[in-house]
Amino acid sequence: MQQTIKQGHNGPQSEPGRKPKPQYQSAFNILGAYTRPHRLTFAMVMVCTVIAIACELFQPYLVKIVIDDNLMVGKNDFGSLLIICAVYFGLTIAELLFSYLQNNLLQFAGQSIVAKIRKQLFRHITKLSMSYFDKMPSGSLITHISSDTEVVNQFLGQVLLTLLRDGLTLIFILVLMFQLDTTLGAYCLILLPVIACISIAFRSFIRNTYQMARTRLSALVAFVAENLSGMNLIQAFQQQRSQGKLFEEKNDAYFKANVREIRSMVMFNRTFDLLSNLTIAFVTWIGGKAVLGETLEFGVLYAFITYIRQFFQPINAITQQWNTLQSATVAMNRIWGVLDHKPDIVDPAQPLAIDRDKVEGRVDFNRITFGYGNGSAPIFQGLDLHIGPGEMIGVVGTTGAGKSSLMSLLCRFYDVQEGNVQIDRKDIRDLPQAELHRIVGLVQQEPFLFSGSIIDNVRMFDESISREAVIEACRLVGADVLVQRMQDGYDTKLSERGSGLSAGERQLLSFARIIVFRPRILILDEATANLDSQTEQLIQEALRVVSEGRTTIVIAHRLSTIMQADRILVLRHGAIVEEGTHEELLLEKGYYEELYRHSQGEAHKEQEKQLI
Ligand SMILES: Nc1ncnc2c1ncn2[C@@H]1O[C@H](COP(=O)(O)OP(=O)(O)OP(=O)(O)O)[C@@H](O)[C@H]1O
Repeated sequence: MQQTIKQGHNGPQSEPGRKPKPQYQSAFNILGAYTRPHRLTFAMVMVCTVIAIACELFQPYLVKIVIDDNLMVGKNDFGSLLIICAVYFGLTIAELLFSYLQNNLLQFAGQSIVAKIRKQLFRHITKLSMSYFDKMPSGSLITHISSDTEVVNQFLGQVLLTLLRDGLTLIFILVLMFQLDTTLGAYCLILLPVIACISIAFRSFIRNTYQMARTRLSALVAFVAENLSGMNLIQAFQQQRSQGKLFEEKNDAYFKANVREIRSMVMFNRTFDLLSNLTIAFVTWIGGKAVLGETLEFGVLYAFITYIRQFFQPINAITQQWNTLQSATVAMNRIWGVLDHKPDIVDPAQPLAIDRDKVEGRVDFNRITFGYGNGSAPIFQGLDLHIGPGEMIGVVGTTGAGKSSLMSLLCRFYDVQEGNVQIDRKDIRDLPQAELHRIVGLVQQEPFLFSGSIIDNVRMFDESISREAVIEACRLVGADVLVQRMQDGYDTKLSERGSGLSAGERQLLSFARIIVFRPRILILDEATANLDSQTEQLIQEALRVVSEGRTTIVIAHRLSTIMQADRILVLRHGAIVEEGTHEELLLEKGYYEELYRHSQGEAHKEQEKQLI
């Protein structure tokens, strides 16, 4: 479905800070594409709505018949009176039934559409390239999946129903009024411009108060989220009181905006009530005179007054749904803005076949040029690096030298602008991404754990990996001791991001994960930075086992992790400035030797501290 809708150049934007404008046409086009498969359901909703409205509006007409044809003419025809009462009752039941059907059908179609949008959105986001996430704050994406889809849900469940039911009710009432009495009908028509003026005046006022309340709520939520994630800092720096004060300010602002919004809504509703009562008084005066002058039947006047009451209710309802209509338009365009974004990194039309079990693990960076493309200078310019199968490479360098970026290129999180990256002499852009990510395994400094059991976290919810394989991997990296201490062992449920574990413990589990997946090329990006020396020794041992027969690239600030590497590269400003074994580099007396001397000094200081 995605391909069927075209977005204009000034299409939806979701950048923060820009006040989104409703673009009705594109929003309705998008929604139209989603509703098309539910055509039949919507047609049935329409039929049910028409029947329900007809049943409702025919009731005052029946009372008019009773008054004019029976009561006023003094007929003692109890039989026809009973029939009319039975029809009235039947209409009430039919109205109930068809309203129920209409509601259920519409809700079902609406919920199915929103569930589909949510699913598509989540799937699409997981396929987007890293460059997209660099630009898009995750908070915005969460809003798209939760709040924006919820607003669309409200639109389909409430707004659409109101527009359909109340819009049709209005038309039917006008027809009935004119059918009953043209003069009184014409008088009521004069009211329409007055109603329109009041609605327009209030609409913009209500919209502003609504927007203000939503903006202040977002600010409040963002503030709470920020405080929750930085709670340790707030407590460490004793910022509870000042943060509490800031929260109070935001809370107070939201409270005021809410009160303002409610006040304007009440004001609007009461104005409408007033107008409705004034109209009834006016019609009673005009109609009453006509009844007394015997130019109008009493039943007609009764029906008229009932219809006037029913006339204001739909106008009120439609005006009240106006805000949701606008929010839904903005939300739909924003959702489409995400769905319309094509990933930068895509699989080739005809990917090269590769047998991952037969991969030797040769890696070549061939004269690559790469920059993040946001106007900044390229990080690598014509960099050449060749790594043999099974080689263990250590990478050191200054902060910002490009170590992690180089590894991101090997994982194809980004594509190079010039040159190419090859695995076993095959350009990684020609390989299917799913295969590439099974060939190249990455362990980062901040390992990520999902909510779920330890078993599932290690095997990444891949049920084809046996429980035994997971336990074996944990034993290999020494994580079994940690797991055994836990209440439910390997079935212990980890909380969000594994927050119940220390950084070192989380790292051990991510090591077990990499062992389970057995990638042919292994990248450790500062993976041992958070470990104490005892755990690091465990990891060193695990690393020795796991790197056997595998190409391993270890980025490290701690030189102890890479001293045994076959080759160490020193990266500076995106270029390899030194290269060799630990001993060779020490003899060179360059940056590496300086780094080594420094680390030795740190180690001595550490030892002295421990002695004191
Ligand atoms: N996603 C990104 N978008 C834009 N620029 C980036 C991005 N990631 C890194 N950079 C920039 O690219 C350069 C290299 O960063 P990189 O993270 O590769 O360095 P590094 O050698 O791994 O540093 P460190 O040792 O501090 O982790 C830096 O100037 C950094 O600011």
